Amino acid sequence: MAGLSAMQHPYVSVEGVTRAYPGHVVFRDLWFGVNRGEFVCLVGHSGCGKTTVLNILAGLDAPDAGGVIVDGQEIRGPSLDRAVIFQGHALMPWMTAEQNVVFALSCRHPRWGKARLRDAAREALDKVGLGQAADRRPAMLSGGMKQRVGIARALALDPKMLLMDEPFSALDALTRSALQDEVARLVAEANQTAFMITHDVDEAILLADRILLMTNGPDARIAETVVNTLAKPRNRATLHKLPGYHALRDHILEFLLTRSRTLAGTRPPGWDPTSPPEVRPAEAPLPVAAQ
Ligand SMILES: Nc1ncnc2c1ncn2[C@@H]1O[C@H](COP(=O)(O)OP(=O)(O)OP(=O)(O)O)[C@@H](O)[C@H]1O
Repeated sequence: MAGLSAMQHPYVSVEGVTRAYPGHVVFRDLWFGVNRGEFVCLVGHSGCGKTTVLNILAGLDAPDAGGVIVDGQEIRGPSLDRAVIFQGHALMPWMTAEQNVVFALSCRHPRWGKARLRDAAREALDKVGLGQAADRRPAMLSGGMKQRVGIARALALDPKMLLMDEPFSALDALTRSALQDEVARLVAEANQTAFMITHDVDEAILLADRILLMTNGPDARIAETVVNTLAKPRNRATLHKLPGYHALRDHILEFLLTRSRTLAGTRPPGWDPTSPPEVRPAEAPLPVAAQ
């Protein structure tokens, strides 16, 4: 793979990844890293290839060029090291919440006995506030509760990387913001490395350490990495009061409204795909006297 040795390897390293279908290059030559314990969001318009990127990270799809290295190993297919939380909850309907988590855990830890699996599943469900509902099947749970089971199941696996494809988009606004706060807390507690796709700018600002901005497709690219310097911990109710929040939000919205389109299919002179520009819109400009 070209450029591999030249790049300093972060925990997750996406290196020169291209995906094309006949007559249609979805994206070309994507390079980005995710450090251990870092939360990275990918933002872009519908069709630019976000789910395809996530599927490649999950090992559910393969790039046409380039590759992905996780913890020093190139990924070759799906693995429980990379747990995915989908938009729909993807629970097995005939199993209770607890059995759903136990099933995933038993794949991860085939030598564990029943009691140990059950205890670990209960602990995971307790963490997402579902201890009382462990014996209910998905049909007896609300949408938010089902998504909580999916979160518990993914985190119980203690994956190297947590992958989330718009995990809250099917939920009502109140449930969504409660779950966003919860995921922020759980991911921080576990120092979990996470990668998430979202259309919701505030969700990205709440959760991400860095936000990758993708141009419109076809032939999409990562135009910019936005470093989220807002203080942590953050929560949805007070996010908009943090200094720098408005500058950060405006920057991302401006990209989505204008530059994602005007930059589509272009490669500016001197463009280096291995290191898209990094910006910190939330950092206050230095006072003139201090510059
Ligand atoms: N199996 C396939 N065959 C041909 N084209 C495909 C296939 N899967 C995806 N595509 C195309 O790849 C492009 C990227 O799709 P993808 O689902 O990754 O986009 P996205 O950014 O996640 O969109 P959304 O935000 O709407 O979910 C789209 O133009 C889509 O039509």
